Amino acid sequence: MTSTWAAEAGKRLIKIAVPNKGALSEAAAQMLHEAGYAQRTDSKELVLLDEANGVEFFYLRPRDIALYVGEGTLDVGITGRDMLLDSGASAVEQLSLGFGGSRFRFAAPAGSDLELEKLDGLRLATSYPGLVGAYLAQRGISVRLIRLDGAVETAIRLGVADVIADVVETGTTLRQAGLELFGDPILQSEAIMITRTGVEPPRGFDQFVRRLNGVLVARNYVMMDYDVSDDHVADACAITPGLESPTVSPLARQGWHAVRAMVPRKQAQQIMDDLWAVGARAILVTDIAACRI
Ligand SMILES: Nc1ncnc2c1ncn2[C@@H]1O[C@H](COP(=O)(O)OP(=O)(O)OP(=O)(O)O)[C@@H](O)[C@H]1O
Ligand SMILES: O=P(O)(O)OC[C@H]1O[C@H](OP(=O)(O)OP(=O)(O)O)[C@H](O)[C@@H]1O
Ligand SMILES: [Mg+2]
Repeated sequence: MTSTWAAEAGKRLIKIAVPNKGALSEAAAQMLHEAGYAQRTDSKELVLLDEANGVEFFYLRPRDIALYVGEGTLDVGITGRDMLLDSGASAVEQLSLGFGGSRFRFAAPAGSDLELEKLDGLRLATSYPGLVGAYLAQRGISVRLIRLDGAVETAIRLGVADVIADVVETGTTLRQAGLELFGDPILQSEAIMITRTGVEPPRGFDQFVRRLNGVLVARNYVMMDYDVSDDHVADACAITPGLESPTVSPLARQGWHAVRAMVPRKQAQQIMDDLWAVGARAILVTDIAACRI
């Protein structure tokens, strides 16, 4: 089938950077696949053209993606919020993508009883010197930053640092290294979609955003259908207001209506209980395969 893209000859492809490996890579490719885009089948492929949808994907290290977008070499990127801030690139967050969630935290050997104010003069190891440096500078704290590529948690045991700042998801890596958190979280990070600062995104970008939003809504909402007697329609609709408004249709059976509304997936069970309590019956939940809201 010819897409609207192919039909409009002469429109330039949108160049999109996608993490080629690491914590965000698989989930990013899955999201793009659910949004209807072609994705590479071989993890060694570096570029993939999806001409029918007017896009070209470049598989790059997540740390480099903000740089390419900030320089204007690529139009759009998927990376981590922590990596965007660390890079200092001229790129802005357009949409958070709901995966790759983590916190960026300070840690020190268990029992050291450290606080932010005691960091002055200490050696701090991190793979995110831009992010940590800016955070500490804003608070007037001066440390010796030791920039490492990864496995930062080991730096203290090996004697090159006194404290670290790193990505924490479950906390397992920290615990296994005998470390504990201190200070407030520096940042709540997750996968985000970015574009170049101050530059109008290319034509067709809106369609890309709508598709990703469609995936997020389909993941986060379900469709709920139920029957309810006329005198309880108002109570039931108050429980399921939908995104705009629920659909209420008369049933063949006198005195009853059918109601249809989108509800947050995580609350679906509680909502069904609440509907039952106001007299709704035949309550059904179905997945949303795709949508444009
Ligand atoms: N365990 C994790 N859970 C959730 N997000 C994570 C985790 N580890 C890293 N991330 C996030 O994924 C993004 C990319 O990090 P990733 O670890 O994939 O890259 P890297 O450290 O440069 O590469 P690698 O670890 O492959 O050497 C960052 O935004 C980071 O916050
Ligand atoms: O809290 P956890 O669930 O243990 O996850 C956090 C760990 O995951 C990442 O490591 P990664 O595997 O990316 O290795 P790296 O440190 O070399 O980047 C991150 O740098 C932490 O070390
Ligand atoms: Mg890593």
